[in-house]
Amino acid sequence: MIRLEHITKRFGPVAPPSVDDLCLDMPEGTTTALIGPSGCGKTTTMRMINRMIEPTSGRIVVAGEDVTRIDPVELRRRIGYVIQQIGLFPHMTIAANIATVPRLLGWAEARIADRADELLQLVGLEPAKFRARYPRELSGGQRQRVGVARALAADPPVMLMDEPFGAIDPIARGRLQDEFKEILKRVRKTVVIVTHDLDEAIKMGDFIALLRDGRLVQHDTPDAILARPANEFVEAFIGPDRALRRLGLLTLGDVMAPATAGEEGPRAPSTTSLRDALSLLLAEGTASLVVTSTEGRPVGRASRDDILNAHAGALDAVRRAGAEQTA
Ligand SMILES: Nc1ncnc2c1ncn2[C@@H]1O[C@H](COP(=O)(O)OP(=O)(O)OP(=O)(O)O)[C@@H](O)[C@H]1O
Repeated sequence: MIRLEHITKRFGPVAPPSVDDLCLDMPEGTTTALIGPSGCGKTTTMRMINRMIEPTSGRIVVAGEDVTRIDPVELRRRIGYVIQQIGLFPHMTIAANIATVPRLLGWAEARIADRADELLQLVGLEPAKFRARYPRELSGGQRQRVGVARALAADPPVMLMDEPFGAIDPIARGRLQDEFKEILKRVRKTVVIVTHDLDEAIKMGDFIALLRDGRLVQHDTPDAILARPANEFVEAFIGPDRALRRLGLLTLGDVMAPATAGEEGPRAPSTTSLRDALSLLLAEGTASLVVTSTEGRPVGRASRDDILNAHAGALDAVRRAGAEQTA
């Protein structure tokens, strides 16, 4: 668990606080997305967790320990860090890049090599093909995968990710987000992700912390933020298409009917969000989709009506929450 206790950061004696009396609990094994307008203090907040920035006042506790009591170098070995321009070492192979921290920790060479291969596999890069390559021989998306592998190398309990998918084109970004979510399910880390992309926060976050001018405006699950924005600022921030965004939280697996023999038509995996499924139906001009397992086996069928019914349900929930709020 990561706990921020009344954290304030001023960058100068007379500067206004960039982070202002922030209290935030991030439970173990969950992902929290820090979001808010440019300059609201997201990155500063994240960097105080691994002491790249020291708070002016307040306390940060990671796994029960006050971080100021831990040597910063030691602390950063326990906290994986992924940034947009991942800064792989250009003169080192992919395997050597991933091995940076294990090497610092003095692991045996055989163990380091095994770990690099295991992580390459985990992030979807064939070890035999990639371990001996150099960063310049990889695409942006592949480099980002290596960045994630490197951050996971010494199996740190905490991962900080600052706009990790920001530099990647939208299609590859969606895929990487999905894959990273799957990886997180398997490795169980406490993750803090900074993003300015609300859809990314909704998709990746178990919780969203929305900041404004260094202050916490709302801290809740994505669904609760969409259904019950705390005030007009949150409402404006999430925009008019709340119901459509809530649709992004449901997947084809949630609404599909069982498959019958000989299913035909466009296919989409059961993990596809209803929002993406709806746009696929519109693009294909068909009334239903064959839902498949991740291995591509047909497991069900979902019609436009199934999706629209779920959309009506989401709209209804948004309306009811709005009525409760004004009541
Ligand atoms: N080293 C610094 N010196 C002075 N001011 C700083 C420094 N770093 C950040 N700030 C200020 O602190 C505030 C918060 O910055 P921060 O980078 O945390 O915002 P952010 O929410 O991550 O923004 P963005 O989405 O644009 O990256 C901003 O007003 C910024 O100008």
